[in-house]
Amino acid sequence: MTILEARALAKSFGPVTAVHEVGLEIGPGEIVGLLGPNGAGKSTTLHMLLGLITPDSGSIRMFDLELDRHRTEVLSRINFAASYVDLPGVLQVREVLDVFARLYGVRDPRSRVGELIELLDLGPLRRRRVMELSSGQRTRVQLAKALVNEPSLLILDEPTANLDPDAGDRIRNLLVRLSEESGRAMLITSHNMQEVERMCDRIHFMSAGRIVASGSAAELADVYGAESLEEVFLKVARS
Ligand SMILES: Nc1ncnc2c1ncn2[C@@H]1O[C@H](COP(=O)(O)OP(=O)(O)OP(=O)(O)O)[C@@H](O)[C@H]1O
Repeated sequence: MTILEARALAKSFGPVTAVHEVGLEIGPGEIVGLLGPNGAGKSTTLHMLLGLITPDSGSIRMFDLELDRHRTEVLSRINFAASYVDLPGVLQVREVLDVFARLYGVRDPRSRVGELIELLDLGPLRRRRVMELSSGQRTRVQLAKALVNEPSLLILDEPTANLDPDAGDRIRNLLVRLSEESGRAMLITSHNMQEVERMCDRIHFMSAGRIVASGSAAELADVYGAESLEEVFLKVARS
């Protein structure tokens, strides 16, 4: 079964073509990276896959179902984390996770919340209100929320952007472990090239709304005659 198959996605905002003819495929357990300079169209692509905005044209299938015809079923099997999505600030961490567990119809919300608190090292923060957390702490709550329904596809917009090097490393290891152990597929955007090299099986580079290069980190370095993904990025972005 293909987890995600998007074909010829396009989206414009007035005169701005944010995404043009973008196609993506993700299989079970794959971690795919979407890279590109600011304004390249990465978040717009993710938001179309999440059903938050409607593409002008193109098609999106997940789990062999068309998103626009099977929205509820598809969305119940995916989840999303991004630092720009607000969580209810007046609630405690454990309450936020409990609310989302119930929204997703998790069978035993209490034990799932306990698992997530342990998985994301949130024990000491569990009774703190979200509005009182640092941005890095909030990022870990976002990730816990994104795992609440044990999604088959996890969509992460810059998942470690606010984390210190130690917390970032722990989260990267956790995400790789989740994909290896449970076959969870992931689509991530990141401006951290080392992170992408470490985590992603395949990478798509976007520039001005289009995918301009695809492959593994090693394949892209080879094609562009570069020593690292960072060098590939600079070559692609400046070409
Ligand atoms: N709601 C919107 N209304 C108008 N223009 C938008 C809107 N959302 C995005 N855009 C434009 O679409 C283009 C792509 O933006 P997008 O947020 O997808 O880029 P991105 O690759 O995620 O960038 P970044 O790395 O800075 O997060 C940009 O030119 C942006 O200004």
